[in-house]
Amino acid sequence: MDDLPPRIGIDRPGSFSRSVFQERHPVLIANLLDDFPYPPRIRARLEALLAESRDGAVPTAVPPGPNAPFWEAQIAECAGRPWRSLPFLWAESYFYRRILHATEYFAPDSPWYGVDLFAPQKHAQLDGPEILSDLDAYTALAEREPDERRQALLHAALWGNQADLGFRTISAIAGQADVVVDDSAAVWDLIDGPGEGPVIVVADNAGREITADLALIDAILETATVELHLKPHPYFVSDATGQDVLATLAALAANPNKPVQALAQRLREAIRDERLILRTHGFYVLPSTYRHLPPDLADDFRAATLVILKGDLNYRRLVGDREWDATAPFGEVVDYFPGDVAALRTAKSDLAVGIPPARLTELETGSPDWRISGTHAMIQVLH
Ligand SMILES: O=P(O)(O)OC[C@@]1(O)O[C@H](CO)[C@@H](O)[C@@H]1O
Repeated sequence: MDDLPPRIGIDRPGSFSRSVFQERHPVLIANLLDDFPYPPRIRARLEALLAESRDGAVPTAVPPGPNAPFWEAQIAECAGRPWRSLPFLWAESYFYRRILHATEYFAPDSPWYGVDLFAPQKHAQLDGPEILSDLDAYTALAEREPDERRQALLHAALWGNQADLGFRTISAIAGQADVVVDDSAAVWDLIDGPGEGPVIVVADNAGREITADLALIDAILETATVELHLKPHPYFVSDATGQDVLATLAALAANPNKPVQALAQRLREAIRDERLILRTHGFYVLPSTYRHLPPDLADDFRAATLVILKGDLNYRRLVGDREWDATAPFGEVVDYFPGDVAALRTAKSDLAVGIPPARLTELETGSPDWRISGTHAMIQVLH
């Protein structure tokens, strides 16, 4: 597909994307100021960043850190532009890069160097009652037939995507309404098919989501090897890093349920034997879409049995954060992808494709906020 619709921006009053900057980010910054005893210089930078991102322009300084050439080129293009004229995806990714700069995450001489600024929020979820009840439900799954069990694990990983702490800064999610498109059968056909490469799971959030993802991965490991792709540093509040996976494995091992302890044990062994490989890539923290994959990642995706992309942000990067007609066929929109790909996401932004027209009419009339409420989910597959 060559003719792409316009990019989603953050300039339209009343739009969801604008509300992220005007309503969600002030809460996000307030949470950070609450969670950490930051000294005045860091507090001042965070407050200035918030004001700049709401009403100001992009400065010429390139925020330090990895992917430097990418950001140098991008800033050369965008410096001086008002934030409100930027594409949504770019502006958010840049905002998180600037937060890391403001909190000295990349400054080797600072005592704040490498401190995960979102760790208190992630740990609160990992230690919370919801994961314990998820793991009780996992334990009960042992009684089910194998096919029913793994389908339940796929859906748990899908709905696990509701557990996005960026989203939860100002919205509580009211239940699980509907899986709007459910290509689960195609997911299992590909996993069980003749493909010899690994199944690549591109993770999204820590906490409840990565817990459910790890349970799904354990089921996939029965027939395939798996690569779990993680963020190289904190991003979009709760995105999972290697540290988060280790913390999750420790929480699983400490759970009172024996099947959960056994799950932790199997996963640890799989990591040791490299049947489960943990990986990361600088691309995962950039505003570029999957249309512009770096060649090494494109090669890995091409060789994979299936690439499972988790979450809303990965969906935005896969489809392109643009004003798509929601009935545009998923397969046509993402036909550029180098391999077989499945997107598992709860809808938390304006974007959607691949919705049958009659279903779309029903959704727009019956649940007008279905695109952003997190109550509607989709499993869409290109193969
Ligand atoms: O990728 P995730 O965790 O499912 O969602 C990320 C997200 O919360 O971030 C954006 C707003 O900050 C939204 O587009 C989206 O809902």
